[in-house]
This record gives sequence, structure tokens and C-alpha cells, in this order.
Amino acid sequence: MKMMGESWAELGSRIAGLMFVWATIQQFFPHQLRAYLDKLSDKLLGIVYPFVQITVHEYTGGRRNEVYAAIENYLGAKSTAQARRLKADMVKNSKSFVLSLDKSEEVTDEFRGVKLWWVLKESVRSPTTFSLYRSAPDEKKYYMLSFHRKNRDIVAGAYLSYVMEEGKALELKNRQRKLYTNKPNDSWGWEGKHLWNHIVFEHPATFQTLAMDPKKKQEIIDDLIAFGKSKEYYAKIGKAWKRGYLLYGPPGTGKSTMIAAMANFLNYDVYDLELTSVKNNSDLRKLLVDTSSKSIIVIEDIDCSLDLTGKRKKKKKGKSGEEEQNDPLEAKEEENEGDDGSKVTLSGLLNFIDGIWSACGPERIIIFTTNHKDKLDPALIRRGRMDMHIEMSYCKFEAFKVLAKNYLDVDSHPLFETVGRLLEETSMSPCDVAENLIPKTASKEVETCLNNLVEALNKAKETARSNAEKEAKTKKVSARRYGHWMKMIGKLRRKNED
Ligand SMILES: Nc1ncnc2c1ncn2[C@@H]1O[C@H](COP(=O)(O)OP(=O)(O)OP(=O)(O)O)[C@@H](O)[C@H]1O
Repeated sequence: MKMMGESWAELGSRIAGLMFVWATIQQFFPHQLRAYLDKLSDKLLGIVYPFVQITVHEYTGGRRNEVYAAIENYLGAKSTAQARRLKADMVKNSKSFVLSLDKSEEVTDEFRGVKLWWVLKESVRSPTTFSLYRSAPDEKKYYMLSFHRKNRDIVAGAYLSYVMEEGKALELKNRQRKLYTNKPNDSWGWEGKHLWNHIVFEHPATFQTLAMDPKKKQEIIDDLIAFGKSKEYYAKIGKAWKRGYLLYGPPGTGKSTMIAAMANFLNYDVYDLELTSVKNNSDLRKLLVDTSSKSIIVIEDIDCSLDLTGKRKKKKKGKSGEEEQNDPLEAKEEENEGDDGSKVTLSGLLNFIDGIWSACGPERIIIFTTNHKDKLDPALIRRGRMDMHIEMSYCKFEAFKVLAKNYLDVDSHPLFETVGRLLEETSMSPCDVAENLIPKTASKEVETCLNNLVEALNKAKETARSNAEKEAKTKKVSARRYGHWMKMIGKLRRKNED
């Protein structure tokens, strides 16, 4: 049995054939009669066949058509529910196989009350065409969309854009994400291409498994959601669509885990930029330009990557005490060279974040991590550059509950109260808490694991107390010595005065 759209498509092609014959015969009619017959045939055609068809071919100009790929994705979900015959393919860069319509299958769609029919068609490529596009296969596949001509505007305008957007979003959702690391400059490819190595990004961290204060976590999630939806807003205010996050806190508090959770949440790629292997500001710019949108660019331990503090050139004081401009050449040299031999400078990095080059692709996030926020130049982390400063702190009770759920699959236990009290009395990173929750023996009993943690927390508390005592003692001794020396100096002064 023929389907609705397919029958219309067939009827359409038959009518097209008739129209061709009609057009050939018309050549022999006088001019006035031809114009009249043209009008008449248009009217007749409108009555017999009120449908319009749009075809989208898989290959155009020898390349795979992006629109075709988007339609394939868009129809994939609908096809699963409607079509009798489906095709399963493993698509490049996709994490799962993709279901799509098989040949001559039809899918019905509805958009703002308008009914539409999609059919996948296939014809054999003619030998001449094939020789032109050797990379394309023998079969010529195309989607045919049929709809009533009264809906022409809505389909050509809103519907097709909607299909493209949805198809691209689905492609993004199904694709395999990547973790990029920058190659050393001497192994960059021809014409400065292939500047990054990549592997598949498969980090399991999510916001659900991230141990931190739930209120703070929700704030970050809300911020990310708002960012993802702010395309129009950024365009309206005339700012590049990007956002900066500074993650700071002691080692093992989850800064890297947070980045992985963010990337998984947004479905973004991650570019892990190792600043110490970047030769100069110009290479830094090239690396930035070679990143894609929907990505997170990370510079971990920014304070250790380069000595970025105080690199900004201060203006020299002139004799009059007024500030003078530096010699332009000297300024340029100093601008281009750091103290540690590396030539990436603070100003280069600032340009990287918010210079004109940083707007070369939309929807990007830049993250810096550090264990020492106070060591960073304020210019680098001021609001607007690093829009949100996120402190990753030592483990408190709320964060512990997440870890207990992750590692022991428990929501409560009589020992929770003791753990909560001890976490208030001592500082232990989530990394160390997690480490102590992992069963050390064959026994995987919750009680044993929690007791291990209590023991570790008591030990940490004791170590902290004795360290504090030692420090206080050292300070007391220093103060005594200081008093003694001050007395001696006083005595000598008095003697000299006498
Ligand atoms: N907040 C957290 N939530 C869940 N797991 C955590 C958290 N913090 C640390 N961990 C665990 O500890 C390990 C180390 O944490 P992570 O590397 O994210 O810390 P970091 O702050 O980036 O440390 P560093 O400053 O040393 O790079 C992670 O693999 C994770 O298993």
C-alpha cells in the first residue's frame, strides 16, 4: 500500500511529466494563445495538485550536504516511532548508532498545525555525474518534503529553520566529546594547523556526584543554564558569548572534577591548555583560534603556569614626577618576554580572554584554576574576565553526604553525626574524605568504612592541634627573643647618650 506523501510525490512527478509534454506542444501555438493557456494550466494544476515539494540531496557539489545531515538527525527520533523500516548506522564522532529512515519510508510531521510528509528517495547516479564526484556513492539519496501550498511561507521560513536547529542539537547530543591538549609548537602541522591532540572525553563526574554545598552548586548550575540560553542576550548587549570561571581552593577539593561536571552538563568539549609549552602570545592566539565553539578552555594552576604577577609594564616616573611613556621598542620587548624565558605575557593572556580574538567563536567558557587566588594579578581575575569566582573548600557535612552516597550508597547512618562534628573541627579535602571511605579490607561494610573515616578525622584533628601548638611555641620564643634584643638596643642607646 502506498503512503500518503509517497502517492502525492508520485502524482507530482507524473504531472511534471505531463507539464513538460504540454510545454513542448505549446511552442507551436501563437503568442497570445500561449499566455492564456499558461494561466489556465496553472489554475488547473493548482486544483488537481495543491502540494509543493522540496528536495534535499545528500551530496551537493561533491560534499555531504549539512542540511541533509540535520534532517536525518531530526527525522531519526520520529522515524523510530512511525516508520516500519529503519536503518541503523554508526556515524563518525557519534557515541551510539543512529537510526534513520530506510529507502521509500515516509514520516509524517506536524508544525504549528501544518501537516508535512517526509520521504527518503534514492535514484542511481548517472555515469557522468559519478565521474564528476568520485567521493560520492553510486546511489543518489534525497529527502522529499511535501506540504500544502497554502503553507509555503511557514514551511520555507519557520519550519525549515526549526528542523535545522533541532537536527543540529541532536547531532551535538549524540556526538562523542573530546578532550584536547595543545601540542608543542615544533610539532604543529602545515600552515599552523592541527595544534591540538585529542582523545575521547569520558569523565564520569556530574553535578550529582560533586561534593559541595548544595546552595552553591545550584547557583553554578543556574549560571550555566542561563549562559547556554543567552545567545540573544549577548548579541543584544554587544558582548562576545563567553563566560569565565575562576575555581580556587586547596588541592583535592574538586576543581578538576568540577570542570568535568560542567563539560558533561553542557555537553561541551574541553581544551586543556598547558601554558608552559606555549612559546609566545602569537602562538597563544593561534591556539585560541583553533578551538571550536561549545567548548571549555581550561588553564589549570594558572599561578604555576607562568609568573603572571606584576608583568604589566609600569610607567616610568620622569624627573618632574610625572609618568612618562616607556620607549616603545623596550616596551614591546618587555611585553613579549616573561622573566622565566617563556614569552607568554599577562597582556597576551588578557587578550586571549577578552581581546578581539577571543570572539572568534561563540559559546565558550574559560576556566582558570588555582590553589592561591591571592597570588594572581587582579587584572586577570576581575569580574568581566572571570565572571564567577568559585571557592572549592574543605569537606563539610553536606558535601560528605554526597560522598557517602557515591561511595557507600547510604543517605544516613548513626555515625554521620560524629563525622559531621569532626568535619567542623578539622579541615579535610573531599579527596581525602573519599579516599578514607574506600574499603581498605575485604569487608565492604558501611560501618567499617565510616569508622575508618572517623579515625582519619581524629588523626587529622590531632595533627592540626600539635602543629598549631608548635607554631604558637615558635612564635612565643621569637617574641621573647625580640623583647630581649629590644632591651639590649635600648641599653646601648642610653649608654651612647650618656
Ligand atoms: N568536591 C568533590 N566531589 C567529588 N569528588 C571529589 C571532590 N573533590 C575531590 N574529589 C575526588 O578527589 C579526586 C581529586 O580531585 P580533583 O583533582 O578534582 O581536585 P583538585 O581541586 O583539582 O586538586 P588539585 O588542586 O590538586 O588539582 C577526584 O578524582 C575525585 O574523585
